[in-house]
Amino acid sequence: MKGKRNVFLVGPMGAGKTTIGKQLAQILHLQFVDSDQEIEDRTGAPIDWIFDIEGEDGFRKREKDVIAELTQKQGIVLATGGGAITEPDNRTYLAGRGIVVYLETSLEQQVERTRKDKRRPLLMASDNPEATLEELNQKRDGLYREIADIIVATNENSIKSVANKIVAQINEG
Ligand SMILES: Nc1ncnc2c1ncn2[C@@H]1O[C@H](COP(=O)(O)OP(=O)(O)OP(=O)(O)O)[C@@H](O)[C@H]1O
Ligand SMILES: O=C(O)C1=C[C@@H](O)[C@@H](O)[C@H](O)C1
Ligand SMILES: [Mg+2]
Repeated sequence: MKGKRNVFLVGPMGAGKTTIGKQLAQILHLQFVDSDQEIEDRTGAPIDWIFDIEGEDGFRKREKDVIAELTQKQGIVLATGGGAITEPDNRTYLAGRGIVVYLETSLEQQVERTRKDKRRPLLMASDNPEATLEELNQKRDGLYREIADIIVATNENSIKSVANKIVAQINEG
């Protein structure tokens, strides 16, 4: 694994970081960690509550602490939150401490996959989730690419086949 022992999944909401990350960790016999889940566990509150009470800034501070700490682990598959890469320190840690995989997805799939979930207050607050997702993609696509070692499209593929594709690309590298 290129001398690196961690795999970090980045990409937008609904790309499948959490779902594919769990599968990938099983295949690679690594521990699975999800930064959104970790933030909720540490705070003792769901993400929409954190956004309501502390605002997005409060959430990003918590996310920064969690990414700084989790990326110091060895042997993990980490599913990051869709906006984790907006913080420069997070990008530095992710790029420097593991293999970064960017999961790319069409806007249509993102809309479909994010329809029912409370972990995405940025979409819940929007009366046009598609436009919000597109706007975020425009701002963030370059940041995902900036730190990606591997880019994998998830559109047409099952969760298992995306995970297998990632493993193949890691082994090639
Ligand atoms: N390749 C795929 N094929 C079909 N469904 C998928 C695929 N990947 C993910 N999904 C489904 O899409 C939904 C969203 O996926 P997931 O929660 O893993 O996205 P995420 O990238 O972790 O998003 P977030 O950034 O909001 O945490 C889930 O219901 C999941 O089962
Ligand atoms: O794209 C984003 O900014 C977010 C994605 C989710 O994973 C969560 O981290 C949260 O809802 C914010
Ligand atoms: Mg997720």
